[in-house]
Amino acid sequence: MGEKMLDQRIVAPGLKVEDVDEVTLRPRYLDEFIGQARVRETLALCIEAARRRGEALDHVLLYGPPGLGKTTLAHIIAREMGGNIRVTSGPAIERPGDLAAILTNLGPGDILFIDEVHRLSRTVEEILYPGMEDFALDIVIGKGPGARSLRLNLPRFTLVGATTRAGHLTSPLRDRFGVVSRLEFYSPEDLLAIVIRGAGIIRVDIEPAGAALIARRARGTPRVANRLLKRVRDYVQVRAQGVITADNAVEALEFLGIDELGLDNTDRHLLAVLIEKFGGGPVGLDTLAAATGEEAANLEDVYEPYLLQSGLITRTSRGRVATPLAYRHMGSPQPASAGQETIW
Ligand SMILES: Nc1ncnc2c1ncn2[C@@H]1O[C@H](COP(=O)(O)OP(=O)(O)OP(=O)(O)O)[C@@H](O)[C@H]1O
Repeated sequence: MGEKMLDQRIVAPGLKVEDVDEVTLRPRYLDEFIGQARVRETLALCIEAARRRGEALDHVLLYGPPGLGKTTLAHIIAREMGGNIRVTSGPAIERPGDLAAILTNLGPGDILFIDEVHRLSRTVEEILYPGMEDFALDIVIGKGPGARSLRLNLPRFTLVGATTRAGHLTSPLRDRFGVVSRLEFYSPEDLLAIVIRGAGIIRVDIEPAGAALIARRARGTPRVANRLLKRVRDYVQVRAQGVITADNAVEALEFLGIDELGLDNTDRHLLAVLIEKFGGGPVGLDTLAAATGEEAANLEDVYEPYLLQSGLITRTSRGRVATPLAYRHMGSPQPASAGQETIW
């Protein structure tokens, strides 16, 4: 059920079928990439240094919530370094042989992008360690007493790993990344620039106030900003004169069920359950998941980061708690004791 609901949500930060054309919206070079100043500066410096030395870039780990630009950055790194990119993901590499085939097909300076890198199996990870460290692949030939180990040299490549869950990475893997960068939610100003840029690419007329409105409701996430822009464009093309203004953007977003904080019905349902069923919490993740019919992992990875970021809930040692802002937003009166942790 969780997956299905997730897929239907306009504000889901993960990739959806309707995002097929997002490739055209992807910034291609580092200086087209908006926001994430620290990540950009770090990468620019490392790329420049590696280029001057004529070497492959150090392995890069990008982590943070979905839809913030990890895949985009991996492609940018490849373009800036002048290498090819090979894209795969942790769950797609099932056996050590799958990874061996990928590694032996890389050329010097190529980028290997592994999304959801925390989902690599241990046996696959073990092949990756010498690959990352010594650019070598250890292969065992034969079985039993006659087995021999053979070491193949690999070209110097750069692994770019992406994960939404840095805490789930094993420490030997994490330690082998030279550059570790965390992507943050985007500010409304950065999202405004992203919406205006996107509107130019998809050729839609937008007034600055209309763009600012979409940016404010985009949950700090470029993928959501682009998606809202396209949905608002559709609405405005059919119901208005084709130009996005603040007024028709509000109308369109309300039509889509997205409120002024960027919350949709699922978020509001979650807050309502937390407030009405559990007195504002604290309530454990699993209990909340059962009460809302969502999977605990979805709550934690997909819904919660933005609710936490916008100050609607907090996480305490005893569970999730609705904040006064959540009560105000939901129009519920806050009981004096609500959401407070009992101190024993
Ligand atoms: N800094 C940015 N400037 C402009 N557009 C951006 C930026 N970052 C991301 N985008 C847009 O958001 C879309 C989603 O980004 P991307 O696919 O790189 O996210 P991601 O973090 O890899 O997500 P996931 O982990 O879910 O794949 C991109 O296609 C691009 O259009």
